[in-house]
Amino acid sequence: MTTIEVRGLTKRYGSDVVVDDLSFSVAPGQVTGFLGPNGAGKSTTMKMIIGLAAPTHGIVTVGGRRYQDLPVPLTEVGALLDASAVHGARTAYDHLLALAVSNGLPRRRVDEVLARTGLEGVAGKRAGGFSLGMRQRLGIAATLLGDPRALIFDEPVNGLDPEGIRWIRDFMRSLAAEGRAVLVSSHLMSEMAQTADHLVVIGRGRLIADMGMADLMHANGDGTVLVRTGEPFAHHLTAAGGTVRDGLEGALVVSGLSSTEIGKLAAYHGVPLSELTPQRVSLEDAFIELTRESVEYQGAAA
Ligand SMILES: Nc1ncnc2c1ncn2[C@@H]1O[C@H](COP(=O)(O)OP(=O)(O)OP(=O)(O)O)[C@@H](O)[C@H]1O
Repeated sequence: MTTIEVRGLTKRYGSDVVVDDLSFSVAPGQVTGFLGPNGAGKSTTMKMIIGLAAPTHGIVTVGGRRYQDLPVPLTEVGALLDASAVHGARTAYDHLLALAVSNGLPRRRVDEVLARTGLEGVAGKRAGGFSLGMRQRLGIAATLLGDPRALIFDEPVNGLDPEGIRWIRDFMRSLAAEGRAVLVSSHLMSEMAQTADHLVVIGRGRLIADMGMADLMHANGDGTVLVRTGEPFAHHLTAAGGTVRDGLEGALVVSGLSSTEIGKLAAYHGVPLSELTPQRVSLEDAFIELTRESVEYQGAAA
């Protein structure tokens, strides 16, 4: 069962179409990375999912219902869009208690989410004095108050140190492992590589890719092998079912055969190899390739 459904979503600001006929699903039990260059429309889409912006066209449902039709929204979907939106003079405990009470949630949830996010020790401290990492934890604690099945985080690791980034990544994964649907936005593919199971990539408000992480790697050239030899070898590779194209400096770029198969083939024909390297496309390269057009368009328009 899909938890968040986005169908034909469009948002116009004046004559600007910032989200353009976007459709995708966020499934339970996995982290869906929501990627796009700056200004692609990620935050606007997230705002529409939780009813903070009204779609010009299209529909978003959470657990089959529109946000405005959810009796207690916090129990269906938790969202962290801006971690700085905390009353600085309040303690972490009071901030969460105010949210719990105004949403009709039991007070015990406050202690539970403080424990879950490792904030018990600072519950009585004013949030205004928190580091960015602590503030993110507090924001995440708030999203969990209603124990929702769906969670949305907008650029949660922005500005964090490596330890903070690691903590957030592990936390996202643990939420998905509990069967929740987790949507996390970022403009950096490398951040998603270790977190997301599935990717939704947008550019200029439009869907560019909607696929599993492994499929994305594959679609962008993962699985080729770089081969170097001074001897004629391409015909043997082709005869064995491989596809060969010329790489840089006389190298052969082979697809359709594994490096093990190529090594055995070379040994069989007595062809000495000076290089045999499986190629892994970096996710960052794949992302830049996918979004190139939308970034160029923005550059030209600016
Ligand atoms: N309230 C608004 N009024 C007019 N334009 C807006 C409004 N909110 C966003 N935009 C524009 O919509 C476009 C998409 O913005 P959005 O913040 O959704 O992108 P994003 O993918 O989240 O980017 P970033 O990673 O930079 O936050 C931008 O060009 C932005 O200037």
